[in-house]
Amino acid sequence: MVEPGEEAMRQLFKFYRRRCPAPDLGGVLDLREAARHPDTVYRTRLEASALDDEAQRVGLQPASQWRAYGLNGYPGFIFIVNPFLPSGQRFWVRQCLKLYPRKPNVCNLDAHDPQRDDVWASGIRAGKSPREPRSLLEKLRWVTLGYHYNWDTKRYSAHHRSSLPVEVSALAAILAAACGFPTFCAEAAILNFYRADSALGPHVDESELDLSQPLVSFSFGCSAVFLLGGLRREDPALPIFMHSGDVMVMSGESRLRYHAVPRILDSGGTLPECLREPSCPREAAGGEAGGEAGGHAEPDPLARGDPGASATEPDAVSAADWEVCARYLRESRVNVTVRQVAAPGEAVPNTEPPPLHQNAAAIVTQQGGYNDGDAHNHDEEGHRHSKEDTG
Ligand SMILES: O=C(O)CCC(=O)C(=O)O
Ligand SMILES: [Fe+2]
Repeated sequence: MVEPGEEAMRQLFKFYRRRCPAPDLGGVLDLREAARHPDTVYRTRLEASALDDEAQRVGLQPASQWRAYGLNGYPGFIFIVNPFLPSGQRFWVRQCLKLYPRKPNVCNLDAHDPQRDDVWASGIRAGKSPREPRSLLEKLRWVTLGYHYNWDTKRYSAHHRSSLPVEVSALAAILAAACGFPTFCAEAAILNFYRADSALGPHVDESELDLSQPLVSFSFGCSAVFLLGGLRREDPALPIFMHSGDVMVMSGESRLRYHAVPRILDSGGTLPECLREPSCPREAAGGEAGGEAGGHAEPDPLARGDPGASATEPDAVSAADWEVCARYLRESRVNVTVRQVAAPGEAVPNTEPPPLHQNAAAIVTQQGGYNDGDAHNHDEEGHRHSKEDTG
């Protein structure tokens, strides 16, 4: 029921966000059961077979095996049902939790503690005593890579940029190329770290200068309800499950659609087997493994750009690293949304980011989206993060 004055998207957001009583998820589209929705969903062909070798290097199954879908009435929206290898999912989770929060990348913890320690080293609390403060890793809400998105100005600046990890660029390029964007050049990424109570409010991603290139988004961990809205805030939205490993590409007419993540689901029913185990036993198929006991501390040949290195190497993720990741994922979801900021030859303006103390105003209410001051609603209240937000 849409109350007068309240948009359909916001109504649906509240419905799926509700705790008591928990919402009925029967109306959420599950693209793993696409065949049950012939009116809504169609299978789409990808331009993928040439990418098989490269795909495996970044933790993907051979591209010829991916299942991709489009949605009737949503041109430019492409959903790829988890194309990752099990070891690939573990690799990406470890990258997101251990490596990407490191400086010079920017995260929500920076404003409060510019000297912040290694977020990864803070670990996960053993117990859940409310008296024990949350660790940095538990307070992590977002990380920016490449051109660092400025949450206040909602712009990217040529002056505020660090290098994008090569494996992020490679993965996004493969996914984009498969979806018909062979020239996609990853230049920025926002990583969203959702805990069980987190949400991301309705917003449009329109800060990029070149909107002809897609958003390439992938997620790991607990499943989520994703709302795919229209071009206007008041348009109705389609609720879709996003499970671990699922990829969304928003392009063309769908590039500027409103979207939101009102709910993270309980890991009980939603965390895939390959992300559950406390260590990474050798996988049955393909002879891969995520790590052996006593794995080395910094095994990042792929991140270093070593030729021939692969995310699916047996020791890509050590058992010790995986233990932290698996504990984190029990009540978390990690999303990575990769963006091309500017067209080739187009200059990103040199606007210095404002001093951090000006950012306090960015914590606002649930009303709104990227374009009116809200957007990355991410905490228990559904509020948007600002640079100063420790979650
Ligand atoms: O978490 C998601 O699936 C969506 C993230 C998103 O919309 C964004 O980062 O702009
Ligand atoms: Fe978004």
